[in-house]
Amino acid sequence: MKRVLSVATSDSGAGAGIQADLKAFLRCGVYGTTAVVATTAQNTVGVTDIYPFPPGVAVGQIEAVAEDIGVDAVKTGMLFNAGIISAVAGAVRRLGLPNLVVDPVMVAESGAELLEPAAVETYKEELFPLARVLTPNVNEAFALLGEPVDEGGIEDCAAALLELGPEAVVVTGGHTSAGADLLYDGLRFERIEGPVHSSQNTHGAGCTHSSALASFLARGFGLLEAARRAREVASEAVGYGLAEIGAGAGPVHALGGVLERGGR
Ligand SMILES: Nc1ncnc2c1ncn2[C@@H]1O[C@H](COP(=O)(O)OP(=O)(O)OP(=O)(O)O)[C@@H](O)[C@H]1O
Ligand SMILES: Cc1ncc(COP(=O)(O)O)c(N)n1
Repeated sequence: MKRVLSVATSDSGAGAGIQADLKAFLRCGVYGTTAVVATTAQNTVGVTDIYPFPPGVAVGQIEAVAEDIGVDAVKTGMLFNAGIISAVAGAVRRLGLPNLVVDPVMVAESGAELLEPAAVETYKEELFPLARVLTPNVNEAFALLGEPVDEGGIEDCAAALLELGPEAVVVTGGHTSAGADLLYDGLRFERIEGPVHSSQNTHGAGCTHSSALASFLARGFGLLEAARRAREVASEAVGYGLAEIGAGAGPVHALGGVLERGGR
């Protein structure tokens, strides 16, 4: 059983964040562990409060997991501020944790800001250079570079993000007209296509994708195959998205397809 650590924030509505990550880990056949760096009071409609923990809280959890259980891959999600990002980067470096997938969560599906603006520089200087893969959505990709969103410029944007130090970039395409993800590893661009669902129930799609990607890297798949499988898992979770949960964008359902195929 491979072991994948999520370093991220709790979503009380359990559609995104740590809770979505654990569901994705189960879906992808790995043992999931968690380092909770902050907690949100959140539902499908919005985020009413964010409570960041002191950075040392993240480090203690990462060390506890690494020392006993072990880590085959790490995924980071909402890290909220510069102090937490810096502490997480320090722990990943010091413990030599492999297969780091950085999902630079900035804004919630519901519109709430999930990253303090001053923290963008810390991401670039300290965490991106350690990443095996960086997984922004298109809005995050352009925001990180301080450029206006331009669908025609996604390849250039991925190339510019690679310059910030990750080994590869996957710009997720949930918010684009074609719905394809774009993988760039410095050598070639690969469009990762697949079904596009008209569902509005996408809360947690990005968290599910980055957790699935980390899981498939932990299981030993090459980057392209892992990225293809991650899109399949995220896309299926969107397809089974739960309209009946909450009044806003419903949560994705990572296990929907598995349960249906199992006849339940
Ligand atoms: N409507 C959809 N149909 C199929 N796949 C989708 C759809 N929306 C998102 N995906 C897939 O889900 C993954 C996450 O993509 P997206 O670009 O939406 O990330 P995100 O904006 O960070 O997600 P979110 O903010 O909803 O958590 C990608 O692999 C993307 O292709
Ligand atoms: C704790 C937490 N982490 C991540 C997200 C992003 O997910 P989404 O963009 O689907 O709202 C979120 N809303 N909350």
